Formats: sequence, structure tokens, C-alpha cells
Amino acid sequence: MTDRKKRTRLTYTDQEALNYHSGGRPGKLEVVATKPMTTQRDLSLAYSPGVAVPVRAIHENPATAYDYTARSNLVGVISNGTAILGLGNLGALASKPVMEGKAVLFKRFADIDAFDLEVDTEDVDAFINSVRYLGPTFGGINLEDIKAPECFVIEERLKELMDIPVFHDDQHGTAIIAAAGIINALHLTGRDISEAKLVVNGAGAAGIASIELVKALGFRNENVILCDTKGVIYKGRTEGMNQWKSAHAVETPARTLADAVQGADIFFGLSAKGALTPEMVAGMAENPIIFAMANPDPEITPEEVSRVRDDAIMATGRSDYPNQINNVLGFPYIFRGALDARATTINIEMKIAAVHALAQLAREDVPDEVAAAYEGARPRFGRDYIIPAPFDPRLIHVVPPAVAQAAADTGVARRPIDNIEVYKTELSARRDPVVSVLNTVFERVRRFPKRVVFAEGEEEAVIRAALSYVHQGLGTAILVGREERIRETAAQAGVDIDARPGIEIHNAARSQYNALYTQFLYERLQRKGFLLRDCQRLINQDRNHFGAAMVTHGHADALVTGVTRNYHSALNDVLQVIDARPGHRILGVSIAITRGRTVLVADTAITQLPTAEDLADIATEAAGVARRLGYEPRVALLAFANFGQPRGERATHVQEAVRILDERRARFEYDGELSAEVALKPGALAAYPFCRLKGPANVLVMPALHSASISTQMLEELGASTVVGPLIVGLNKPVQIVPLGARDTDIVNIAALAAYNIGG
Ligand SMILES: NC(=O)C1=CN([C@@H]2O[C@H](COP(=O)(O)OP(=O)(O)OC[C@H]3O[C@@H](n4cnc5c(N)ncnc54)[C@H](OP(=O)(O)O)[C@@H]3O)[C@@H](O)[C@H]2O)C=CC1
Ligand SMILES: CC(=O)C(=O)O
Ligand SMILES: [Mg+2]
Repeated sequence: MTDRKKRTRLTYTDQEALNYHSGGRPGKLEVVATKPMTTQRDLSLAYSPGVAVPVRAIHENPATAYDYTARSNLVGVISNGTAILGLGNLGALASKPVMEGKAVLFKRFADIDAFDLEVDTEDVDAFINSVRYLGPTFGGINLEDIKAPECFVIEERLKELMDIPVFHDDQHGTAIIAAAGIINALHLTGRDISEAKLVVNGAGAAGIASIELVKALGFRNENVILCDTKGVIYKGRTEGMNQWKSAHAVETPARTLADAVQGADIFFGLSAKGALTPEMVAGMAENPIIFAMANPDPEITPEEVSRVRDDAIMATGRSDYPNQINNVLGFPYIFRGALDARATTINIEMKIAAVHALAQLAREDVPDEVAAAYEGARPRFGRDYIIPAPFDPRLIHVVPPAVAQAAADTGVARRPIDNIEVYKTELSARRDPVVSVLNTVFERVRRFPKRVVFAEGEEEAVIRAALSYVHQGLGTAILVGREERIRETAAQAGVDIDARPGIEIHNAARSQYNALYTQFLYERLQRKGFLLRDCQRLINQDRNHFGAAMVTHGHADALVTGVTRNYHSALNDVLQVIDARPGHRILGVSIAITRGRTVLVADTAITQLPTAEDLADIATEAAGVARRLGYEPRVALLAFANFGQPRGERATHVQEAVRILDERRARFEYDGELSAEVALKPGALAAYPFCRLKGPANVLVMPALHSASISTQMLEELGASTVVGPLIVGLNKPVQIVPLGARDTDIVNIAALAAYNIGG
């Protein structure tokens, strides 16, 4: 097995899945206003009487609804719950978590707003009628998890009745991704599409649409066998048939799936868990291509396949195996392109454009920033990488332009895109940045799991964070604390830590290393006013000292603390045990993440009034953090002035820092002094043609601690950015401190950053 296959399987308990959905505000969605609504004037504009103006404008010219309402970016995710994933007909209400999930994916991957609508009827006409009148609300309709054959009638009728894109995701989303994967898998195995023999198991929404699309791409009718629960759909079969199945019936002696896959080149599973057996796989042709796409459990697992043969190209619908063939790669981007072109429909040309864009993307060289999204291991087009992963940041600027262009070329775009290059840049700015930044870190740690000490092990939030750390495959979590207290708190919180390999409890007072750590600490502190018994007490009773000693002795890889102590107390504890890395200085770097932009700010934790020399060091360390996060650093040393105007003492310091960096021949882009406005605003540097920054800065070195701290806290509190940190940089061992009272998710994120050794 390759490294990618061997990597830790992501796991979670049923309870965690329920907690995820019920925690905080139940469900996964909320509505956020995009306009201010604070003053009487706002109210008059947003609602009566001001709202009457756009009402009249839309009445006079309906196209202006795209300008005055959210319609242009709004999709309805609509289901009746008759085919929820591969779980079957569990009803409209039970489908709501999936529909909320799809809505969130629309937002996460393509910045499309979506409402979920669960329509409680299995009657085709009633369903059609409840959707057909919703056209004014939405820019597009994504039908989801509606079973076949009703879904075919529903989609067809709604397409006729509505003048916005209506797209049944389980049909076309799935078909598009599977088709892109198959194009690449055929290429890799040297097969000719017109000769390849395909068996599709599952003759429902996904199966029928996939078969139709691959035939449109070149598979020959007689080379494709379709199966359902009754076996092969052959010419003349009468049981369990419908017109959509009949269209693909072939002359064949095969009657069962086992007969059909004998000698077949390709298997598409769009049916149910376990439908394909290892024996069937053993009988397939050389280099078989197996796409087991049933969710949540595939027709056969990659492990089962690899037990019977090692020449298969394997894909599933899941994110925890390589080659995820899942419609999440499609629907966000296809709708993005369709909405932006204001397309009236999503036609076959737009679907095929998406297929080729996806297939081509997997063949392209992977740049550094993208490699980071793939666990740090640069994927190369091949058996384990036939299709981009959903987190690939290029998807957003590759697939929508292809779809929008096809819409324009086929005359269904009401507003064709003028300039595709400008459009691509706009698309890149839509990526959800927080997830992208942390994803790099998480994936890397998954590949190289680490032992992390969670110092405040008796705290409920910390126990939850430790469990989540382990469940996410990031490594081992060490809880420091009294065993009974930890168990008690865990039990009260309803979590079972014993059921979870990967959690260790270390009671400092009883640790076998207690004497070793005490002696070590004594040697460090004996000339700083500490007696042996003081050090003994610190190791016994202070979890930060104990945890830090574990890390210095290599008994753990990293430490996370801070939930119960203020930042500087926790840092002082740690500094009694761990020094700065030789040749480095300790500082705080905060990551301010906003849509389309991530900026690092330093020093947000340590040096109050840095000298010029200090500023040069801070710039260098912060540039290192930027590189570790996958960014090419572009460092602005900030002041209130731009290049000597106006003059002032702090600004002179900054100029001097730039000179020191010049002297050191620093190997990153930097310049100053600059005001925040000029450093950050695109185009503002044009007034300073001599400036060495080639574009807006992504690392800001602040002239002093107060400006660093005040500006980052304001960004966070005013909701302008998500701010992660201050992260401690420059310590000799990886330690990170969370804000006092941090929640479990924040603790896990910071633990992952510690494990990743973000501090260098
Ligand atoms: N990876 C992805 O992106 C996607 C995966 N899927 C998965 O595909 C599967 C089908 O979904 P969908 O098409 O929407 O559902 P439908 O209800 O529309 O169709 C299900 C089809 O599967 C057939 N089937 C069910 N069990 C078996 C079995 N054991 N052997 C052979 N055929 C079987 C049914 O046969 P019959 O007609 O005889 O009842 C029916 O034809 C689900 O598991 C779903 O999760 C769906 C969409 C996207
Ligand atoms: C992925 C999806 O849409 C399904 O399994 O139904
Ligand atoms: Mg679905």
C-alpha cells in the first residue's frame, strides 16, 4: 500500500456526530444580515418605506432582482428524503441534516448561500408544485436525495417549468465526478474509451445519470451493463423495470452482478454497502478500475480490494481514502459558474466542460500552496490521484469558469462573463480562508502524528479537545492531572476516555519521571532563587512545568495549555523549563484570517518596545512562520508613516530595522516603514515605485507590542477577522498557549499548530 492509503483513518463516535450537530446553536446553519440594521435610517431603508423603491424597480425590470436581492447567489437545496445518501427512504425530516450539510458545502467551497427545504411528500406532482413557484426566491435549485425513478420526472418537469438552473445533484453531480475520474483512470491504464467494458451497479438517480454521461463521452452501449437489486438489466427483462432502466438494457447472457463483472474493466458502484465482493473483484480484467461510490459505506472497501489484488485503481465516495469520487467536487463549482453567468439551465455542454476541467486539473503539476492542502505530500497524477480532492484550492477558479464559458457558448448565459481572467481572480477571493489555513496544518499532522500534552487535563473542554485530537487521527493526547478527577469530569461530560486508544493520563505527582524532571528544573533554577523543594513542588503541582518537562525530555512532542491561566502566567511557567531556540528570539505571531486574505501580525506577545535590531529579528521569525504555513512572505515593517513622511522616532527605528535586514541579506521580501493602509491596500504601493514589496503585504511587523496587540484584538472583536494566536514562536520545543477559557475546538486547533511546530 502507498503512504496515502496507509494514512490514519478518520474516526468519530456516534455521540460525537450528535454533539457536533447539537452543540451551540442546533444544526449547521444560520442567517446573517449583509446590511447594517442599527439605526432608524437603516430600518427605513431595509424595510418600509425604503424597501418600496427596489420593489418598484424589480416590478418594472425583473432582471434587477439580481441587483437588489440575494437571489443571484442563492440556491435552494431541496429534498423529500426518499433516497438519503445510501440509507434509503427515511423521509423529509430525516434528510434535513444532509440538506443543511449540502448548504454549508455550497458556502464553504463556492461562497454560495443556500437554504435547505425539506418537502414532505412522495407525490411527484405535489413535489413539483411546491418547488415550481419558488423561482423568484432562488438563482438555482439543487435537488437532492430524491429516489429514482421519480427524480427523473421531477427534474425534467421542473426544468421545463422554471427559468433557472434545476440540477439533481445525485444524478449529474455524481456523474460528472465519476466521468472525470474514469477519463483519467482509462488514460492511466492505457484503455480506449470505445473498447472499455463497464458494469454499473445501481440503476437509480446516480447510476442512470452516470451511464448516460459516460456514453455521451464515448463508451459504447454494448460495452456497458447496468445492474440493480434484481441483477443484470438485460433486453427482455420485465421485473422491476422502468423506462430509464430499459434504455440501457443490453443483450447479454449475464444475469447476476457476479456474471457481469467477470472480465469487466470497470465497476461503478452507486448502490449499497457490500454489493461488490472480493471474489467478484478477483474475476475482473487486469488493472481493474473500481469506483465504489455508495455512501456512507462503499460497495467494497479499498482494504478488501487490496487483499485480493494489487493492480486495481480504487476510488470511493469517502474523504478518508484516496480518490474521493463525491459530488461535493461538483455541485458548488457548477452552480458557481451557472449563477455567475446567470444561466437559465445547466445543460450537457456545461456538464461536460466541468468533467474535462476536473480531469485536467488532476493531471496538472501541483504548486506549493496546493501541496499543503494534500497533507503536505505533493500528489502526482497516478493511481492514487486520479481526481482532485475537495480541499484543492484550485477548484474554485478552474471549474466555474469552464462552466460559465460553456453556458455562454451554448447561449444559455443571461450575463456572459466578460473577462475570464478577472473572473478567476474574483473566484479565488471566495475561498473560505480559515479552513484552508488550518487544513494545511491538520493534514500535515495526520501524516506525521504527534504526542501532545494537554496540560490542564482535568478541564472538560480540554478532555473533549484531547479526544477530538485523537479521533481526528492527529496522534496521542496526554492529559496531565489526577486520574480520578479526569475520569469523573469525563463521565460527567458523557465521554468515555477508556474506549479510546491514544489517550494517556499522566499524574505528575506519581510519574516515574518526577525525580528526573525535578532535578532538571533544579539545575535550571537553583541560581534564580529556587530551592530543590520549590522545584519538586512545581513539578508535582504545576501542570505547565510538568508538561513542559515532558516535552524537553522527549516524552512528548508538544504542549498546549492556557485554558485556566492567563497567557503570560502560562508563558512564564513554560519559560522556566524551555529556552529560546539557539539563534532565535521568542515572540508572538497572530494569524488574522479574512475572506480572501490571511495576514500574520508580529510581535503580538513578548517585546513591548522593540529596538531596530529586535524588529529585524521579529520580521525574520514571522517570515519563517509564513513559510511554514505555505505562504511566500511579503513583510511590511509598519509605522504611522510611509518612507519618512511624516517623521517620528518610532518610524526611524523601523527604517533602521530595514537597514539591518539589508545588512543581513534577509532572504524574503520586506520593506518599510509603511503605514498599514499602504501595506495592505491593493494598488496603494504604486505611489512608491521604489518599494521592494511586489504586492500587498501578508506579514505585518508592528512597531511595538501595544499596536500589535490592540490592532489584532480590534480585528477580532469587531468581527473583521478570525484571529488565531498569539502563537509562540522561537521556543526550543513546540509549546502553544490558548486564550483563557478557550473552547474545545480552539484548543484542538492550537494543539494541531503546536504539533505542526508552527513556532519553528
Ligand atoms: N459518491 C457520490 O457522490 C454519490 C453517491 N451516491 C450513492 O449512490 C447510491 C444510490 O443513490 P441514488 O442513485 O441517489 O439512489 P436511488 O434510490 O435513486 O437508486 C438506488 C439504486 O441502487 C440499487 N440498489 C440498491 N441496493 C442495491 C444492491 N445491493 N445491489 C444492486 N443495486 C442496488 C437500486 O435498485 P432497484 O432499482 O432494484 O431498487 C436502485 O436502482 C447511494 O449509496 C448513494 O449514497 C449517490 C449520489 C452521489
Ligand atoms: C454524496 C451524495 O449526495 C449521496 O451520497 O447521496
Ligand atoms: Mg445525495
